[in-house]
Amino acid sequence: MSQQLGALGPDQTAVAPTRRKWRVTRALLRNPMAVGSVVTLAVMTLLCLLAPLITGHDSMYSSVDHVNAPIGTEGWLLGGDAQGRDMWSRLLASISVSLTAALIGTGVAVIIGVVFGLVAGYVGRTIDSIASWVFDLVLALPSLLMLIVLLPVTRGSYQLTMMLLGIMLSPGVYRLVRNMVIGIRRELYIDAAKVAGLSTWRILTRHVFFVVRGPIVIQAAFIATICINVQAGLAFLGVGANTPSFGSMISLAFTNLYGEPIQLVWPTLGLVALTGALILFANAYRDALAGTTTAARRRSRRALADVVKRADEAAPTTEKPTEKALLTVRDLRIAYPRSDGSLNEVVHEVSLTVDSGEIVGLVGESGSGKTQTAFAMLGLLPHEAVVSAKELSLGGRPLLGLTPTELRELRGPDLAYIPQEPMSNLDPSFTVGSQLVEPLRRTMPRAQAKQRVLELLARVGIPDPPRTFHSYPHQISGGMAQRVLIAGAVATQPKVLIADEPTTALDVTVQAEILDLLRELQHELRMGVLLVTHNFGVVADLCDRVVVMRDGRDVETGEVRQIFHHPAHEYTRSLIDSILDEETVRTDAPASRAKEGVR
Ligand SMILES: Nc1ncnc2c1ncn2[C@@H]1O[C@H](COP(=O)(O)OP(=O)(O)OP(=O)(O)O)[C@@H](O)[C@H]1O
Repeated sequence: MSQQLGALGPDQTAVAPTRRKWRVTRALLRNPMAVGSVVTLAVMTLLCLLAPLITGHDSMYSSVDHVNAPIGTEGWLLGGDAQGRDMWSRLLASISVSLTAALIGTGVAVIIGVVFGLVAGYVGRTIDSIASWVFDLVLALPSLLMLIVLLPVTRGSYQLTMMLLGIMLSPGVYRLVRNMVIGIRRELYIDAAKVAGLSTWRILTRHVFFVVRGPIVIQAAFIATICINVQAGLAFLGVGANTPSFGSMISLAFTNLYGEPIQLVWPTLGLVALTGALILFANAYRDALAGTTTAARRRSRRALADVVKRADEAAPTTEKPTEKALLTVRDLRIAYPRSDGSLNEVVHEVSLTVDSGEIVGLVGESGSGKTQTAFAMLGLLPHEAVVSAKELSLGGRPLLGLTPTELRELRGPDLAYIPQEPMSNLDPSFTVGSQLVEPLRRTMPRAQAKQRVLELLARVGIPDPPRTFHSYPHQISGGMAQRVLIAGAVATQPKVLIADEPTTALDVTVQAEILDLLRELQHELRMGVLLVTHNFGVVADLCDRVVVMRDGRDVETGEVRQIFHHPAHEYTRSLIDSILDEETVRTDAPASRAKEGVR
């Protein structure tokens, strides 16, 4: 039986822009909430456009004979209000006013917020300071009070009022866009676009706006509901009394509440349907952007349960976990939900063991599933990952289904990790020393923890431990950062150490030193080590056993020596062949000379 089905959440898989656009549209079409809200909005808009044809009277026309006329009176579909006006035509006119109010208010807020947010976030410096100061000032103004105070200026025109409201709501859009732009302006693809000679305008509109447009749509839908409600609220208070509006309809219905309570129902229904549709659409759009909906999540869970059940039935296992295996993985599967609820399995039935005191290499080309497998053991997979295994245990203790607290207790004393990118795994806001002392504080006093960290820094070959202790990550080199992380990983003398390509980000000489250090520490502490790498040379240098992965499967497992001499799988052979033979002397001419030769 599988031990656990992982939790599901938004799928953040990166996909090409066009495919992503269609994925969002498809996800919207499959979501009843999105379809329902769009249909509601479309029907309301259509009714407004057809109002002159489907209503018998102008919304302002009043007939004494039709004061409080009952529903179904000929030519007065919903009857008459307390002033003898056609409720049906007033309802449609109110929808039209609300939609116009939403369009004006949202349009102004979005245009101002997006333009200034893009420019301030991208250009930064003085423009950012001035714009942020102005928008903070606008944000501090009490919007509703300002709209009432400015009535002499707007003269009750709801269009002008909504323009002012749009200005007052623009800081929300500005902040959203600015913060997102600041987050992406240092991305490498933005630098690449600059180097490719794209103008700032083109970068902003093509690359930056593309990323922020989704959240803007969601924010715009919420702003539209605010505009509709504010317009109705002001009309309820009597502002712009000549304009048909949900607010004025509700206000009049209140005066007639006991005589004709039904008159309150129509505008309330209209207001709720309009704002409800906008909010539901925003939620559905957010789900579609995130790539999954509740229904899709349910479908994914069912799909995985089926897959696991079929696998269990088809191949009842007779394999028993090795007695002495410290870390055991049996038939590990990892999948991610697609937006339609089906599962994309990226790791298929991978099995491996790591014994105490041995180094096992997990080798394979990029994308073969090595990191996913390692992260499953560490409990570091994203929460949308769907994980199952016949066994995933450390020292006999199951690793799947642990609570965050149980996982925290396990990491450190039992299981430690050395990441691929040393620099991005150190927090730039804290000194190296404080980051290393913190985990040790659980088991020893601060002074002792500091002493231990200084010893560890010396042990991993840091030349001046006190100085490095007080340095910030940007003040040390990549090689030193990796030594620091190794010191942190072995500080608690873990039983198993998982090292994910620990030398990839380092230059060749430092790589060799780090591998030597790992070998020494493993020997000293008798740890089991799982070394994730794409380099068979590293495996040959360091490992006792190796598991070869390809396309999410373990294609070959065995002793390193055995596999080097007799690789059973073609893929393993090609990986071994790809090790650079240092004895090989180059015989072809360098490209520059070859060019000369051509001339
Ligand atoms: N959050 C995710 N959602 C969907 N698929 C994912 C996710 N994370 C990883 N994958 C997929 O899982 C597969 C295995 O990725 P993994 O990072 O384990 O490969 P790897 O062998 O470690 O490669 P590398 O050496 O480049 O790090 C890839 O195809 C990747 O696209």
